Amino acid sequence: MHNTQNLEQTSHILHLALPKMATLSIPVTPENYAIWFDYFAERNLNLKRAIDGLIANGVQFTPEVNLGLYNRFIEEQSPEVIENVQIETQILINSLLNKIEQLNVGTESFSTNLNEFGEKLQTNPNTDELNLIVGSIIAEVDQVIANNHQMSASLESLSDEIANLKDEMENLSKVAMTDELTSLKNRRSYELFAAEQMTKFVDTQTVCSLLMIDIDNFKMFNDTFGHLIGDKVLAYVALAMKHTVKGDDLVARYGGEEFVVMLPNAKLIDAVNVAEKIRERIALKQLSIGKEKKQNLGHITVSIGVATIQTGDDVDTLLSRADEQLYIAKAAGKNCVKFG
Ligand SMILES: Nc1nc2c(ncn2[C@@H]2O[C@H](COP(=O)(O)OP(=O)(O)OP(=O)(O)O)[C@@H](O)[C@H]2O)c(=O)[nH]1
Repeated sequence: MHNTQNLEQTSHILHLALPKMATLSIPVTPENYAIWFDYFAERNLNLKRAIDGLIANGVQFTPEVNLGLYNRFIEEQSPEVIENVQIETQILINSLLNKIEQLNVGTESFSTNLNEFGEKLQTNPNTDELNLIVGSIIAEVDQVIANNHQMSASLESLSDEIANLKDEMENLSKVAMTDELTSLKNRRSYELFAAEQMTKFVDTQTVCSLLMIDIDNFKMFNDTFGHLIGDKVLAYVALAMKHTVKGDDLVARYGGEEFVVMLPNAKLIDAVNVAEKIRERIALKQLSIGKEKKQNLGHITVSIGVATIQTGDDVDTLLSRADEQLYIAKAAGKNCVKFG
């Protein structure tokens, strides 16, 4: 259970971490957020010492420095740390909503008091008593007006706070599901989506198919043109895949130069057709770089393995069948689609 102290602490940390990250120009990725959450939570003293040392020495928090901190101090705890932050933030929002409800409760005592005055009026009060009742009603009304001013100011600041927290949370969960380099969904997002499709298949026999896609000879490409151009090729392939599939389909970067495309409602034959379209589209274009596009990168090709869901499958078995087909495609000379 989370107690009030926990809520206040989380809110406090949240309001310390985000501005600090902004000041240091650190992007709010889940990994970076986990580092700075832990820093302000002071539950990892080694991490705190390391960061204080970096700040004292004027070291910039470059992506490499951030990654180093993450690998050294956080990795083992993630993604649980990130999930905890999200859960605790959600609890914080709920507690703020409760406060709003409590503010509304104030008006109840006003109506109770009015009812009491009404009852007194039925008892034929004399002038003095009448004066007292009218005086009391005026005082009550004044009090309600004062409370209302206070309440609307509190409500305004609370709703601002909730809106900010909501934005931060949405941003955090979006970032947690996105691959930074290609802007595709990331592996975690794919795994959640695939698990949903498995459940759908068990419940309603709705089929789905999976494409496992790997860029051919990417190492040679990287070695020849450098990693930065390699990154651009990843982005090009990502875009080509995205533009070939439909709205319900999920395209994700599985890792390195490997991608997955999950096609809900697609039988094997439909999935093979989509795979062929993707393969052709990527291979079609001759890529070039440089100011006048003088440096020719040639054609990029991909190999694709396709598998469709079967009874008894889980996320891993479906993936490993698609992976087997991908391996067969590579062995068959690359730039082709294999399925089974
Ligand atoms: N530029 C860039 N390269 C990456 C990234 N992730 C992985 N790589 C590179 O991708 C290459 C993958 O090489 P291999 O696994 O040997 O595969 P390959 O050269 O494509 O060979 P085949 O799959 O057999 O066609 C390695 O050189 C990795 O360094 C990335 O994010 N950016």
